[in-house]
Amino acid sequence: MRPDRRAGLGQGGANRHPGRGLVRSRGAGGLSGRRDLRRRRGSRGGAAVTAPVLEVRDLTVRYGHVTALEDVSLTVGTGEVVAVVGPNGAGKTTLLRTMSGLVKPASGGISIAGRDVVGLPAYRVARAGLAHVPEGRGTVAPLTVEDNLRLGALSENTRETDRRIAGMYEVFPALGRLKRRRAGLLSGGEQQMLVVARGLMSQPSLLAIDEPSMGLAPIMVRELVGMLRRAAETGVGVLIVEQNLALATQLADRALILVRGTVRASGSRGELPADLLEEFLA
Ligand SMILES: Nc1ncnc2c1ncn2[C@@H]1O[C@H](COP(=O)(O)OP(=O)(O)OP(=O)(O)O)[C@@H](O)[C@H]1O
Repeated sequence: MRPDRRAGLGQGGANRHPGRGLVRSRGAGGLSGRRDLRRRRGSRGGAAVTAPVLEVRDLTVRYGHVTALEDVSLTVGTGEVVAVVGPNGAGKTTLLRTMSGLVKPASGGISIAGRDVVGLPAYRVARAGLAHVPEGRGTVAPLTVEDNLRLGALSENTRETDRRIAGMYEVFPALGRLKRRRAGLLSGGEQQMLVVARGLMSQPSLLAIDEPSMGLAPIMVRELVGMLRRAAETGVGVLIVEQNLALATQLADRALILVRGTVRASGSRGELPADLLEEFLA
């Protein structure tokens, strides 16, 4: 286990499955962030180097006198899944809300797809390449599955949106079968799949999800692992914040343990044995 911050450089899962799934169905519109990343890939000692899709540097966030995050640093690479694990009040939601531009940090930096986003309003952070799926899912209940997906496209171009929807049905065939069903009638797991797909509709560089396993039965948690892996295989970086250790360690390439606003440990599945994680979360 590596002690503390600068949790890896996110090269491990970079671009392992180019050309698969969504990538195949992409039109001219929304891939610019990722194309830029590929252009920036260079050579360091002969190995391919990919710029991270997320870089958080020494981030400190305060709510009045409460310090919610202190000097937190992390990276997520292209196609990599990183989990931030921590008990209640650790600062997990604050991290996502700060990345999204909903909370202003006291200090530190956040780059998405190489662009500094601190100080930008949430809609511009979304355009820079972040899709934030907040806790509680938030589908639009009276709309069909397909119309919920349409909302996520952030695009006026109907043909392009239709292409992306078709790509989603390739990656998540269950959504294709449910496309005319109202979102409010879906099960918890189906809704979770819908919000993940809706996040991907904007063709983000990074999908950030708050507590994706909340309220899901164990069998649906297993489904969720597969679903988020498929999302990563499309080339998107995935950041999840979780209290569910089993999910975090199964799913993520790397996990960070956040306790009272600071990163206590980080590492890959093998480097973070469950009993040690339990100790941090006790
Ligand atoms: N708007 C706010 N004003 C004041 N304090 C806040 C605010 N939001 C969060 N906090 C405090 O900041 C700390 C981090 O909260 P945060 O919600 O980010 O933690 P969390 O890890 O997401 O917790 P949980 O798993 O319970 O959702 C907590 O001490 C919390 O009480």
